[in-house]
Amino acid sequence: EMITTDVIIIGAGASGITAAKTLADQGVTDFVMLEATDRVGGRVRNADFAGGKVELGANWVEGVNGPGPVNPVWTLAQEVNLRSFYSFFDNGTSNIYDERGFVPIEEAASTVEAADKAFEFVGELSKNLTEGNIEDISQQTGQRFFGFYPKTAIEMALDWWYYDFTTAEPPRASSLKNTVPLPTEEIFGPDHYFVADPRGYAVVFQPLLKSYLKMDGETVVDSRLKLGKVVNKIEYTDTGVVVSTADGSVYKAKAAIVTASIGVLQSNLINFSPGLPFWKMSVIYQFDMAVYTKIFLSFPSKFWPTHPGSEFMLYADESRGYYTIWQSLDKQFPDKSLIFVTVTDEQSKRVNQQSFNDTLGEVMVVLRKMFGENIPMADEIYYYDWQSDPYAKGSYSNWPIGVSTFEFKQLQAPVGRVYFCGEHTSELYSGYLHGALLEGERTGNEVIQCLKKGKCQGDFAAGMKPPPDSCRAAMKKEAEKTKKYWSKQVDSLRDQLHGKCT
Ligand SMILES: Cc1cc2nc3c(=O)[nH]c(=O)nc-3n(C[C@H](O)[C@H](O)[C@H](O)COP(=O)(O)OP(=O)(O)OC[C@H]3O[C@@H](n4cnc5c(N)ncnc54)[C@H](O)[C@@H]3O)c2cc1C
Repeated sequence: EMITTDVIIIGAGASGITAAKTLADQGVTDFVMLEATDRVGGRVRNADFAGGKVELGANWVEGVNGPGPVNPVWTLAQEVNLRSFYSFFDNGTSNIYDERGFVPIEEAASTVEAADKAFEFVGELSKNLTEGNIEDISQQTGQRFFGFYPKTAIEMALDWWYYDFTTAEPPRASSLKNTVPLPTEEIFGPDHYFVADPRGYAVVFQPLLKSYLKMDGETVVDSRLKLGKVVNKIEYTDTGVVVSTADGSVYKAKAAIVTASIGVLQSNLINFSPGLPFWKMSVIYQFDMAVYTKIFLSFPSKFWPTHPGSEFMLYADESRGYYTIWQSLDKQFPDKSLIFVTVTDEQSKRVNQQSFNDTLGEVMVVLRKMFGENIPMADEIYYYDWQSDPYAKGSYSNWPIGVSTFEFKQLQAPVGRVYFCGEHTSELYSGYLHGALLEGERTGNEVIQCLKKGKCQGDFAAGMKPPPDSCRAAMKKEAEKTKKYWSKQVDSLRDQLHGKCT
């Protein structure tokens, strides 16, 4: 039996939820949402831990309190009265530990100052690159322009804190222009709020879901949302799609919106027929799916500092990224003794492959170095392996060096009547929950344009046209001029930040 509808939305995470809402708001109500798992929310998901609930995926509302537009996640958070806590990230660099224990602030001060200045420099450098229309470089290349070569354990910990803690990949892998300064902070504001709500962070989706789906209390009872439907085949043409699921169901529609993560698209879970064109697959393979893991620990009592400003603690190890960032959950869970440590990339993949017990052994060794031999043993440990989750295949995307803005447009672009969106297609906010929400809206509107006005290839077709030859010569001349201007700017900026400028 083939079910016919107008639009098929694949995935009921943040972007699927807003894509469907955008369609419904504009009168396209004949759609189905096919979700592989038995719940909505995707990478916003919590778990029981030590008698409370911890967030395994998205944890912060990122980018709050700016003078300009309000982060849409923050708006939803206010609407549902989400329980969240301001994160004092700035204090992290005052709480550095190494194998000898606490490193006195004076001892680390000059290293912290140099890392701060290098970070400030790469931010300015990135703006120069963008303004001058100069090609992208990696974060690490930017650091080298400043002369920042992290070698010592403390330098490496700071390097990890400034870069990997956000992008979940090392500076040598990440695009500078698209990650620093962070558009999320520049546009929505510098503040970040850590969510610890017994209802789960996913409660922010409730107002959206309620606006267009039939609900029984907090549960969706609308037959358009189909859970447990793993899409494994998408056949498409320029006029429609046929989507099949692993349980043998088949759906036919005028368009499909695929919100599966870039990690899922890189895997062969979904078979496209005909195969996606080279330009599309090439950028899908080139973009990065990073791995970020929070390792939660519960203790019989607290042995870490609990005074204000001690929430974030940096552990500097000889091995870069080895259990670097520790965060206590004293404010969030005052009656418990909970702490967690974050690992990314190779360290993340490593812990995902070993047992909880092996990881516990390693983190206890680190904690004993930080706080002394007499600390109690943890009585619970938990972390989630996002990389092995077949419907996530990693934590969130990171814009790698080597993907141009044009290629990024290819990542967003539809192929036939298949539209793509998710956090990974957000040009300004890739990786983030608000990026996913906004992309669902953008793509929903693109599909509306197609269904109602017959404009089915979005903005991309226009972007594909090469500039005329006359224009190219002028562009080249302009680029030479800006390159010269830019190299002078970099020299003076570097001098200023090194304090050499009179
Ligand atoms: C560990 C971690 C920490 C994070 N921290 C933050 C944070 O603090 N702040 C922040 O803003 N963001 C954070 N994020 C990122 C944020 O969670 C994501 O950007 C956002 O949730 C992605 O939404 P999405 O709709 O693009 O994708 P998803 O949430 O992945 O939704 C896609 C949906 O598609 C489904 N699906 C996949 N394949 C198929 C298939 N073949 N058939 C049917 N359904 C399918 C999936 O099950 C999923 O429900 C974090 C993510 C992780 C994992």
